[in-house]
Amino acid sequence: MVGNPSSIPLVFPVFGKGKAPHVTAALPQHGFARISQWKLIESTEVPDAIAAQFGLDHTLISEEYRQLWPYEFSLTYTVKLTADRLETYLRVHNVGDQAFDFNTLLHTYFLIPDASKVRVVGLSGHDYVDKVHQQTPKQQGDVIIPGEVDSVYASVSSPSLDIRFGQEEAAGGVRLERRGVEDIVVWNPWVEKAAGMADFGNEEYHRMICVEAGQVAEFIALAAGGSWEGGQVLSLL
Ligand SMILES: O=P(O)(O)OC[C@H]1O[C@H](O)[C@H](O)[C@@H](O)[C@@H]1O
Repeated sequence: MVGNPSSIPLVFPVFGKGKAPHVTAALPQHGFARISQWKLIESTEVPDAIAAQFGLDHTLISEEYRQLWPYEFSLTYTVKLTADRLETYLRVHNVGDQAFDFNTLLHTYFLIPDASKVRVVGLSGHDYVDKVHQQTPKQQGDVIIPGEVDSVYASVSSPSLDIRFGQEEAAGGVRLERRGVEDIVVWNPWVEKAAGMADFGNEEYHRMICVEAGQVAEFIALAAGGSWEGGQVLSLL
């Protein structure tokens, strides 16, 4: 699945469409990780918690992607779930003898009661790239969804954000804590863009928001043999 409420497609090794002359230019939007077949490494169940690890490496992606992005890599995706908490971490390991650089993002889709009432708390005062209006304004107050939103907040200082489902405390929500990743993307395609997306129902935009933690403003450079890890912790408010 590329992305539907509620899921977390993994963006790697490029966010959006790569730009020439960067090596990712010919890759599909958001890279190949979300459209490749991962393998289950292990799963464990203990009382009140379940955890699983999945792997993807250069031997598991298609020949086409291997040629377009000719690096030897190993990704390990770890998921831990309890009744009120979901932790997801991605480890990127350069197992080859050539350096590479990459973007990555946990493209989290939250299924919410009403997109017109949701607010993302914790980004006020931050500069951001408004990809819809091609502007770089400063966030004033909470992020709301008045229409199509596609905003990139680079190097966010607040370690956690609250996705509140409404004004009142009782409306509930989710806390997103970043772990080793700096950037946040907020996205809702709204009417027209949703209608043009094959894997997205025309009315789904009413009940979703993507709040995506990752490293997308700049590529991360990974030397031969190096590794990197980042992730997020989601908990109920
Ligand atoms: O339609 P997709 O390839 O899944 O991308 C969905 C969205 O992902 C991110 O949020 C980007 O910032 C958006 O520009 C993009 O439209």
